[in-house]
Amino acid sequence: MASEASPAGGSLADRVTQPDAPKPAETEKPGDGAPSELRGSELQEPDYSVEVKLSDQQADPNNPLYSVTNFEDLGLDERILKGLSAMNFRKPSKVQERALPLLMRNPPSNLVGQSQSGTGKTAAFTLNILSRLDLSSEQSQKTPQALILAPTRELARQIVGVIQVMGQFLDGLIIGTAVPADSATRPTQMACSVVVGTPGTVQDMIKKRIMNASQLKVLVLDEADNMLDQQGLGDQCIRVKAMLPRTIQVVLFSATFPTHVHRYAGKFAPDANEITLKHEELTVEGIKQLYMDCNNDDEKYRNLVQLYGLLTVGSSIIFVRTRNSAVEIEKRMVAEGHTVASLTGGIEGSQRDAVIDAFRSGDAKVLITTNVLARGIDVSTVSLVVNYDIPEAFTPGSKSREPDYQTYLHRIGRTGRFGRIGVAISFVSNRDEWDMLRKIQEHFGCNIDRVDTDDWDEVEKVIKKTIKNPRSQANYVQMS
Ligand SMILES: Nc1ncnc2c1ncn2[C@@H]1O[C@H](COP(=O)(O)OP(=O)(O)OP(=O)(O)O)[C@@H](O)[C@H]1O
Repeated sequence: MASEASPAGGSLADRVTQPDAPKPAETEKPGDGAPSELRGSELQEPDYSVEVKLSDQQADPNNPLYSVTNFEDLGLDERILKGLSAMNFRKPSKVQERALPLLMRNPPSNLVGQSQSGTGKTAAFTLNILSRLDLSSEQSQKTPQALILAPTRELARQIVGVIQVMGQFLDGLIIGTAVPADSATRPTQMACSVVVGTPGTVQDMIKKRIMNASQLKVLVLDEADNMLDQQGLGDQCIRVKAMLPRTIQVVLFSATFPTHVHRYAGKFAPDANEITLKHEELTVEGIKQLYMDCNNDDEKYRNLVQLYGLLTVGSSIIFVRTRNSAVEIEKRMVAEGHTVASLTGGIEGSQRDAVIDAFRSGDAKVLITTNVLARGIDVSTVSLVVNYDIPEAFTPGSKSREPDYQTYLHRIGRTGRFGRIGVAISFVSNRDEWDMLRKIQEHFGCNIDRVDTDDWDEVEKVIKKTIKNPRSQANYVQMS
């Protein structure tokens, strides 16, 4: 009964101190988590929800999508404004409004920009690039003037897609993609105005003179903290930068900049202007964070299968720790008659492209993946994210298991894009995982509420209350 089992009522902090204790009795009432003045037996929980339109969110100064200006006020070229209007972008978000004047100013200055997931960082750096391009001659159109580096091929391809649409009215704009390819499809010359790629491939192309770096004016690192922090990627980024003109404008964007990377970012982008957030400001209001108790690994799998009907309400992403478990879970679910796909770094590039394209189009609605897709991927129909395994930071020599705070935030940020609503569910199957989730909750100062798997009707109700079919209606932040 709804009044007896109110999974949304209790947050992780209430229980995490007793991870091995039996599951709490189902006695909580709706509103147990509410401020004391609002608790009371007479008080009825409203049985309806109010959806906040995007325009209202953009008019609320506390919302990351808020802005006072219009794109017209930002000094953008008419053809770029036409591109924005074709994309249905009516008003800038906060990060766009703050970053664009800093980025477009002359002489150009560097920028370290931070903003919550799904708040439009891609448009912020793309608009600056499009504004700075000289497309007046065939030669300039075919010589790279801006370079964007992203950690994965999926993200690089996605950014190419955004630039294509935003720049569709700029005659002579040519965009090149520099991601790993077999020799038959590898370009022999990057004859384009903008290059988007992964660091290793770009480094290789510049070294082999497939790409001319001499005329580059802007370098962007998307997911910059991840790029600079990861050993391989970080080295490649440094090597690429060393081959670029010294006067290049360096732009770093991410939703997260942990302190140690932030310090380093200052060296990579010297004298940069900065737009930063505190970690308590990082979670997105529209993402309802939940967790499920699972007694063991097998129960995790059974819970996932139980969830399947809900996973297909919109599109869903299930994050697991290893490539092997992604493949295992996919095989097991397919054998049981479910339609799921998987994408990991272990599969070949063209197959990865086919899987992500099917997911974007909605042909594949449930995607099992690793951290490879944790960052940047923007599919607005994703209404549910499952942390099948809690993301972990691997600290060599450390005995205790530590959460990977940044990855948690990026993973759950695959839903709730630009004011939409979504649900993120983390599976917890042992004490270590309880501890990690509690730390995540404390770190971000957010609530992660328990859903009770003893009552699947209730689980369904809780989740459906938040998500509706995003394909059939605009689904913006919901307040109940
Ligand atoms: N001004 C705008 N008006 C309407 N929609 C917008 C606007 N700016 C961006 N969007 C949309 O918001 C979504 C999220 O944008 P984007 O992918 O750039 O987010 P992000 O900040 O880079 O997120 P992440 O940190 O997860 O990479 C995209 O679908 C984009 O088209």
